Amino acid sequence: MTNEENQLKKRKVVHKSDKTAETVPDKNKTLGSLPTFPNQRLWSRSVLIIGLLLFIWYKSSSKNGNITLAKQSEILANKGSMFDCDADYSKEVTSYPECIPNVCGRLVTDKLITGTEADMLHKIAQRGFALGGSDGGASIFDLHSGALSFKTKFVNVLALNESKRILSPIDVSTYKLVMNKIKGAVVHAFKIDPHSLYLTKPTFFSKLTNIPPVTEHDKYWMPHVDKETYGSFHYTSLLYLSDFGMDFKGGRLTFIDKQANVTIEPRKGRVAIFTSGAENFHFVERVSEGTRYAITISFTCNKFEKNDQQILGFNL
Ligand SMILES: O=C(O)CCC(=O)C(=O)O
Ligand SMILES: [Fe+2]
Repeated sequence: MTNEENQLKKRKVVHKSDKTAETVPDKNKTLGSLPTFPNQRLWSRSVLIIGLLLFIWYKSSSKNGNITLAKQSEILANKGSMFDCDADYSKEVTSYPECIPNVCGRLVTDKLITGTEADMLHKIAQRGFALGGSDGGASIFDLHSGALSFKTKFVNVLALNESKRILSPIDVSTYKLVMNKIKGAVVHAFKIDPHSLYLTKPTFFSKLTNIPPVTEHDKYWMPHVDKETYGSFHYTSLLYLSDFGMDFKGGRLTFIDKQANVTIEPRKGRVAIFTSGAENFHFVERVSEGTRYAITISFTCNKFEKNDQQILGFNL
């Protein structure tokens, strides 16, 4: 090997070891230069975009998602949530200081009404609906006013002779007991004075099926705020008289919240209680099979909106 060739070889070796020093991190240093890999920029951008897409998907799916507050198969003592009242609702209830909820909300209990009480009310409803019923999928029967859906209209059940067979004295006491128990639960849940709360109208049985609507009254699945729909309501309660998934399909009560829909599956004897303002915007899912029975029991803080203390001629 000539001198010149030797020099060239040495230079190559020095050059090679320099390059190695550049790419292999020095283990004696705490942080070397970051490792690189082919198409690094493409990969890191892809990871960023996928992450962003996953975040957007998570946000949108949790917004349109459904939370089940009460499953039909569960037996719940007092499950619910409390949140701020809608501003209009808060403003209105300021006229009734003893009746202002400490906070708005909704809750479900399966421990308040017994199976026997629910069965008795269910039978009252069936005897009433047997005398009429809507041509569409939603019928109502109000024991206080006597209003009963009849084809495309309403009749007063008291005008029918058979109305005498709807209630027995024991039915009347059961109805009164159930109303008082539910009123007590409202008072307790929202920490209000019982003397400032009154049963209001309409308080009515409902019978829902999948028969297509004939009049506007049959469209029970329309989202609504009870305070706006019924005027006098400050607190709404529902007592379910039949079972979701067994007696009927569909028909879940759904609250439309900002983050997700919150659903209650009806269960015989289950009571749902909620403040009637826009904080509890809700609808009933369309029934797809079977017949759903419930009673809407409503309370007001306004003593001038009290319901009648009589049901089909019996004193409560
Ligand atoms: O039956 C239900 O679950 C709810 C009924 C309802 O929204 C109402 O009566 O205003
Ligand atoms: Fe409602």
